[in-house]
Amino acid sequence: MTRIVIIGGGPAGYEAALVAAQLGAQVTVIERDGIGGASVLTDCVPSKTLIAAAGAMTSVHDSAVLGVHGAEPAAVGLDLAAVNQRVKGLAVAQSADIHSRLIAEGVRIVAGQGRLTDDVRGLAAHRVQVLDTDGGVAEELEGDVVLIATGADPRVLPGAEPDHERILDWRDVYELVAMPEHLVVVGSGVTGAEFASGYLEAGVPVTLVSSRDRVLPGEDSDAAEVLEEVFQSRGGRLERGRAAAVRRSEKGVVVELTDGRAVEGSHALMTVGTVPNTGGLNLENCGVELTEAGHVVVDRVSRTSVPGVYAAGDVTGVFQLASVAAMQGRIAMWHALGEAVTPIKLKTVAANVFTHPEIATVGVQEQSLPEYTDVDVVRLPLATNARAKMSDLRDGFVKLFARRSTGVIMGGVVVAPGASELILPIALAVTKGLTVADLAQTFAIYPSLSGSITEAGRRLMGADHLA
Ligand SMILES: Cc1cc2nc3c(=O)[nH]c(=O)nc-3n(C[C@H](O)[C@H](O)[C@H](O)COP(=O)(O)OP(=O)(O)OC[C@H]3O[C@@H](n4cnc5c(N)ncnc54)[C@H](O)[C@@H]3O)c2cc1C
Ligand SMILES: NC(=O)c1ccc[n+]([C@@H]2O[C@H](COP(=O)([O-])OP(=O)(O)OC[C@H]3O[C@@H](n4cnc5c(N)ncnc54)[C@H](O)[C@@H]3O)[C@@H](O)[C@H]2O)c1
Repeated sequence: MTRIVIIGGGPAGYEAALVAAQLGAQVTVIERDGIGGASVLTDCVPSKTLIAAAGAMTSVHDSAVLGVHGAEPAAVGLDLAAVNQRVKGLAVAQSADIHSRLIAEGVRIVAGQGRLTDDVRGLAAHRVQVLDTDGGVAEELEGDVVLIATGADPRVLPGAEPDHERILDWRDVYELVAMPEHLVVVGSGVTGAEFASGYLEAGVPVTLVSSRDRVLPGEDSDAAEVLEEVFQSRGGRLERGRAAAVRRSEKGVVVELTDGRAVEGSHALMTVGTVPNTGGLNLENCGVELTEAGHVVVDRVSRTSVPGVYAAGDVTGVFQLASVAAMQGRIAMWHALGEAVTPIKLKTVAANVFTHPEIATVGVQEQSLPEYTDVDVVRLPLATNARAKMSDLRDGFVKLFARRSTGVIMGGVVVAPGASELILPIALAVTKGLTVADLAQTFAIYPSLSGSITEAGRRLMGADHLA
């Protein structure tokens, strides 16, 4: 029986464990905090639960225009302590569900800190130590295959170290029992944009410090523009600048910018990126190649530079999404256990930014358009969609990229409330190589927001350059 040792029990680790157990391997997962990983316990699941509560506030506020009375902002509020209690309870419950599923599938779970301890390179089996909380060796394991799935932690900006009371990272916010009087979010990547949007929806005055020309530098620029407009129209403040340091003041915090300006608030939330959890794993001594930033170098079937050692998820820095982590983990096990496997296809990954409105993307995006010579683009504003009008949705659009010569759909963007659900037909089209005609000839419900997606397909049919 093949012995698999997995270090880290997040989506990369637990999904790999499920596949390996299904294929009859003997599987051990070493996890230091809790099964489900940061994804379930502190990052993805908690933030989306908080955002769901904040989004409900927006729905209530925005209902006035539909004729609903009694929804004035002053009359509606969030009980943050109750929301955070719910967030933490839900995360723990989700972790317990995954834990039970692993046990039911015959996976052994060991609590502790794992580290690779191969003292000779090139052996067929690898050695892994489990350290207890005091750093003592609690157990030594041998695995024919080892999967490194240790995730990533918040990056700490020197001079802005979280004190976990007023200067926070995103894992601290669920301990807040009262709404911040004024939250300064530092960093406008996906994490910063989501928290800034979420707390603003929850009724907190928010300033977002963005070191780039626009928020969400990695996303579609039209989408980022819509987000900035909506954020500011709802009272959010955007401050262009780079944080040099954050310090406590009498009233709260001061964020000092590199150009000498300062932004004051009651709390600062640091969202300046992540660092991979490779420290203490002894990887380099065992011959596992790391990038300069500390990520484990992997190929498209999750192999590292050491035969029999695989890596998956945020620790690889490939595409920091729970869905990608899980797929990398499964692929590693299929490959290691001799199943037919398709290398990961990053161009088919769908991603969503859970702001208001949401931004969902898949496939080729505007940044990579210069690489292609024959791409047609259509952008349909939601404002003209009948269903959007009924709900008074004015901000957002559907964008489609298709190959001019063949009509094959290469990518898309949806900016709308619920974009995370709406992107699926475009993701399916990109994955399966469907054409704009396929999309155009699909019946969409009338009236529906998805009608704008099939309409975008029809618009691009008109651009048939072979006709
Ligand atoms: C605020 C936030 C929101 C996010 N929202 C989304 C979202 O909505 N959708 C999405 O797809 N992605 C989201 N992500 C990204 C997503 O959380 C990550 O891509 C995902 O968690 C990666 O999974 P992983 O298994 O690689 O790592 P993790 O989930 O980080 O799990 C790794 C686990 O390994 C453990 N570990 C580390 N070192 C050791 C060791 N030496 N021994 C034993 N255990 C160890 C850690 O304790 C952790 O439990 C979000 C990220 C952040 C920061
Ligand atoms: N919905 C989701 O799927 C979701 C949600 C959150 C995070 N994630 C993923 O997690 C990963 C990490 O995202 P992230 O947003 O935490 O990190 P990031 O690295 O993507 O963004 C950090 C931002 O902080 C800025 N920054 C750095 N130093 C700064 C300073 N001194 N002052 C001001 N700004 C500064 C950077 O320019 C950057 O824009 C990403 O891959 C992201 O896609 C996904």
